Amino acid sequence: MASPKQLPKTAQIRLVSSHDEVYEPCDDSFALVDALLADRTNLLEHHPAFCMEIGCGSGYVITSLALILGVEGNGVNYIATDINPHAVKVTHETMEAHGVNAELIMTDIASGLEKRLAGLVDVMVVNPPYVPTPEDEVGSEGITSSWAGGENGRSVIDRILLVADTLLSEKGWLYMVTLQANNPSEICHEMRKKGYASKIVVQRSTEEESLLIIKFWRDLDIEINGQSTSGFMGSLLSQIPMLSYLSGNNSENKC
Ligand SMILES: C[S@@+](CC[C@H](N)C(=O)[O-])C[C@H]1O[C@@H](n2cnc3c(N)ncnc32)[C@H](O)[C@@H]1O
Repeated sequence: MASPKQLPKTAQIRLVSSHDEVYEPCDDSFALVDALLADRTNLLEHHPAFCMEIGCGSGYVITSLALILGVEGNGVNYIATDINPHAVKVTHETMEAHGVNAELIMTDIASGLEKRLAGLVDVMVVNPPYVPTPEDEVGSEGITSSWAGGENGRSVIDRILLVADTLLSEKGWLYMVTLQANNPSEICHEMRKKGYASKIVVQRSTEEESLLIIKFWRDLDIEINGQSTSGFMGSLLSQIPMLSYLSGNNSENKC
């Protein structure tokens, strides 16, 4: 595992192949990796066993995550999916070039994996198709499916959030790119109803869009259906500084 003093060389990621129909890393991909770098100390202390990317594109983000966590000998399992078969191939080549082993699957979100991965994913990263478009562009063939997000850009996002709730482990973290147009506060509100706290890790405005990278984690003190989920675990967490951060007591940048 990389020592916290050694900075991972995510800027040196080599994309050894490309394809006209595969999303090239862009401001949103860079903002997501910057969020992972900003949270690097917590990620290293988190010791994830399973990391997953939904919509891996070129593989830039999941390879960066692997470099942040330290590629060699840390026993982390990486899984990435994309609906675009060319993206799966390019991701395979990117990860292989950096010595990262991963299971790469062409599928819609995580279709066919829910049973096997339920409750196992400790870190999930997602840069979804978030651009508001006509609904019939969502999931269309080729590069359009990289950005076409349907009404308010939420069609794929909302489906991913449902799947994330199934796949994330008890200590699971989700980092997701959103746009102001996606109504991120409503997303956080919906996730809160499922028991997740959230915070904005990176906020960035480009000429074209206003991006937010939001981190979600299960908050044992949040009431779901009027019932607190904390009990014994909640009182235990409040006594441990690192875990009480996870329990949502850190109100900085709350979404
Ligand atoms: C904005 S691109 C992000 C690519 C890459 N993660 C990055 O940040 O550079 C969105 C990716 O999600 C994939 N995608 C779109 N809809 C999907 C779905 N329903 N299931 C899985 N992947 C999907 C696209 O093919 C594309 O590769």
